[in-house]
Amino acid sequence: MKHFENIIIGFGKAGKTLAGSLAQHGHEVLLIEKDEQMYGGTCINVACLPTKNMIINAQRGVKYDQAIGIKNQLTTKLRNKNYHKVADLDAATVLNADAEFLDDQTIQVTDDSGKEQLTADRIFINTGATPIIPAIEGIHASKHVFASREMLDQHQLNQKLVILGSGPIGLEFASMYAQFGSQVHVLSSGAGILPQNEPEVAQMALADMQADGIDFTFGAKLVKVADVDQGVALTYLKDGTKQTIIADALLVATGRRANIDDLHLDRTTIQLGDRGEILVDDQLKTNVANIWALGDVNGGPQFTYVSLDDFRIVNNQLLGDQTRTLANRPIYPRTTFLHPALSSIGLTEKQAQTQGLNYQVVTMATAGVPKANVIGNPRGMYKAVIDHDTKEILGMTIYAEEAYETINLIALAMQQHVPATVLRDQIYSHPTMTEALNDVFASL
Ligand SMILES: Cc1cc2nc3c(=O)[nH]c(=O)nc-3n(C[C@H](O)[C@H](O)[C@H](O)COP(=O)(O)OP(=O)(O)OC[C@H]3O[C@@H](n4cnc5c(N)ncnc54)[C@H](O)[C@@H]3O)c2cc1C
Ligand SMILES: NC(=O)c1ccc[n+]([C@@H]2O[C@H](COP(=O)([O-])OP(=O)(O)OC[C@H]3O[C@@H](n4cnc5c(N)ncnc54)[C@H](O)[C@@H]3O)[C@@H](O)[C@H]2O)c1
Repeated sequence: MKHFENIIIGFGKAGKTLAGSLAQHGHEVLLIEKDEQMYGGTCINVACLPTKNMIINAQRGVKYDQAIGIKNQLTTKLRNKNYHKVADLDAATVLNADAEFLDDQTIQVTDDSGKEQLTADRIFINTGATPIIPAIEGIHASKHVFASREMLDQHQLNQKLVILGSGPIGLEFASMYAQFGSQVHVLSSGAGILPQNEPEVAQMALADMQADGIDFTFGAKLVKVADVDQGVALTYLKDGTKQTIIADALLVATGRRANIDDLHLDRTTIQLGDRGEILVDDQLKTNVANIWALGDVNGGPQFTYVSLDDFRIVNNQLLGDQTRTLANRPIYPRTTFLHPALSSIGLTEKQAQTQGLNYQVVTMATAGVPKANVIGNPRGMYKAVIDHDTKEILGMTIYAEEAYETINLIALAMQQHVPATVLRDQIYSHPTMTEALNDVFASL
């Protein structure tokens, strides 16, 4: 049985970054990835980067089939680069194999050459998440039902696309496909979109997507999927009435759960939560000594930058001063890449009110920002919740071009307790979207 100093299962953001760091510090690492097409993980191959590349190209008016080609070139380049970033390090080895546990200490890997048992001083699980496919009659039998990864492999544009779910995946794909020219209909069991954001801003984004031709049916329950000559027939219940729509394809975007499918954790004493996630403490240790879980698989917020921060916590434990934990993780934003993007951080007005805080609210229309007009997309608004006494930002929602950049400046200000009045008085280069902050905070 081969023994390693460190075994990492999964080539995700946390895993690959930890592999690089450990190997650069001279520690032996075996990184196991089951899918050669996933070297570098979900984000670069089938999620964040290909979708944002496709979204940008849709906004630029690039045709769908060309955009797919550009996306494939990008992911091939990134995958190769990511592979070599780990595999070329003297102390690191990348193994293309399926990993499973035989017990708390032993991992079995399976590849074309057979099976092998391995042990390690330390094991890190970074196996990501997998789509949740709801139990709906006919959903598994249909040839026209896809999750996001398979959808990104479709070489021809689906002219009529139904999307189940109105979370970030559902909305980003809806916005992107509508811009490529598809007729998009979103079916959601929810009551509206982006529930974690300021409701009037979410409402504005919804109205903009509807103006772009996207249909939404909320409170819908898909009950039957059946392939027909023209594509797929989707029968759903809305207010007790059954309706059927015919589409070329159904994208299922109803959430993602921890990917522990192949790991056989039932043979270990590793504890799971009720969503199937691997339970970890504040330092991302499982209940079994010397086994950690990082990224989506530990049930935390599903973002690449959170997986990267999981790496920081573990790296700091192993090679640093052991001060980093989940409890002192810096505040961070979230962005849904619509047209324009919608970014938010911290508290909404309602949350500040519920907490009994002494706050004030400032709002501004994006149309007042010169750069938004230069870009040609003045849709959107800014809303911030400010501590009345200290003028620190308690929360902010930005629905505007380049919101995903401006929100990072807000995150820094919040983390470092820089009052909004400082951002108000800052001299920004011009014309930029960040200079909007001069005006958003002008009334403070
Ligand atoms: C369509 C889409 C768009 C997204 N957009 C964004 C975005 O814009 N911004 C953002 O921050 N986040 C986004 N996310 C979320 C983000 O992709 C994930 O949070 C992130 O990739 C999780 O990374 P990870 O480190 O947990 O592992 P992953 O990158 O998921 O890596 C896990 C790896 O483990 C491998 N693996 C699994 N089981 C085994 C096994 N038994 N043996 C060996 N290998 C195994 C898998 O093949 C995979 O390569 C998006 C997600 C999706 C689906
Ligand atoms: N820009 C980004 O940062 C970005 C982009 C895409 C994905 N992601 C990450 O990926 C994760 C998964 O995204 P997601 O959109 O699949 O999940 P989600 O859990 O965020 O949203 C799921 C949506 O599906 C709806 N839904 C659930 N079951 C349903 C059913 N049976 N019928 C109809 N509607 C149903 C829910 O009401 C919700 O609107 C997110 O948590 C997010 O962190 C991030």
